[in-house]
Amino acid sequence: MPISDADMIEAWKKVLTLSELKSGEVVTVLTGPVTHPQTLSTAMIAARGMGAIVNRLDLPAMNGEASLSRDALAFVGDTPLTGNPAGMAALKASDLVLDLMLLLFSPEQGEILESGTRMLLAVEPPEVLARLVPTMADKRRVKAAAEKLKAAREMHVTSPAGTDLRCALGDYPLLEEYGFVDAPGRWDHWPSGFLATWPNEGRSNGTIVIDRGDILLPQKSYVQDRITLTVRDGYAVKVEGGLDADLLQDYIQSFNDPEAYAISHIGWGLQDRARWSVLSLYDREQTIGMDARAFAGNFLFSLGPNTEAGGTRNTPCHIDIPLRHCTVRLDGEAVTRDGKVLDEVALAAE
Ligand SMILES: O=c1ccc(O)c[nH]1
Repeated sequence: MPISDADMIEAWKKVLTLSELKSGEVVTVLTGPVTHPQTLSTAMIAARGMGAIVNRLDLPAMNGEASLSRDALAFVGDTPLTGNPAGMAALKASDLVLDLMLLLFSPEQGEILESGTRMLLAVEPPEVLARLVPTMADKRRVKAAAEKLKAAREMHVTSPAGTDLRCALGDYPLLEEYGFVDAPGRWDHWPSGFLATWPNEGRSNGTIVIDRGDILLPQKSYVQDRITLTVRDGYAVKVEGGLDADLLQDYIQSFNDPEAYAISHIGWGLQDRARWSVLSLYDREQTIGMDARAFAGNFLFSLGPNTEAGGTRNTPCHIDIPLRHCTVRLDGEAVTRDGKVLDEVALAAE
């Protein structure tokens, strides 16, 4: 259902307030050809209404001729900011960038954040943004889980379908996504509510079973028949199953890049207001599937790059795969069991 401009302006004001936007700060709204007009107009009204100096930087599309998918997350790496000093100067000179085009996983994004600019990604449809406006309770839950993940040296994931994966941890930072950017140099994604990190290079081993009903992104499909990945020394060395496995294999093979089979970020969903079933209610082109990435209790793993974590594995192929019914253990302590989050963080709504 659509959302009114008035309600969307209120949603932006909540998120910008949580992002500690102050009067007089410089906000640059980054847009591209698929930026949603209502998201853009209400963002600029809300930021202006809070006393910010508001710019807009509109950039052309890229990679259309290279990517098999139109989903902006499917093909990552070079962006319209690559080799664009004028665009980079504007964004590095801003206090806050509202990314309505999707820069995720680009070296340029890291460079902008290092300048102290904070950046909030927001490309889901307006009604999804409004339904999943973040709260301080979301931040508390992610931060509490992050304390455990920070200290962990091994993640062990199992499931009744047969997943049994062990990943060594500690070499890479955490990806804490709670939906607002309340510190200089912070990046986040509205909507979100999940926690992840990257396994130490070459130190993921075991089996991942993508079971019936688990989700492939950017395919935006619920798997019908099981796909079994054999993981050895950080790479999916075997992809077995039926039609879904063949479709996944055909897509990954199109990149002709062994790095596309590498295990990328691994973590779990912490957003109770996101739902596993939402993806079934949207056309592929309408959403990048953040409900699927964030629904509480999922085990979310991904294949492909780790450059945004400071790694050297740079491949344009990026696939996110949230699984249901998994048990995630950190150094033996379960943080989810059979697809349910185990935490004592009070979830009292704000
Ligand atoms: O917010 C996101 C979206 C995709 C992804 O792979 C990580 N974080």
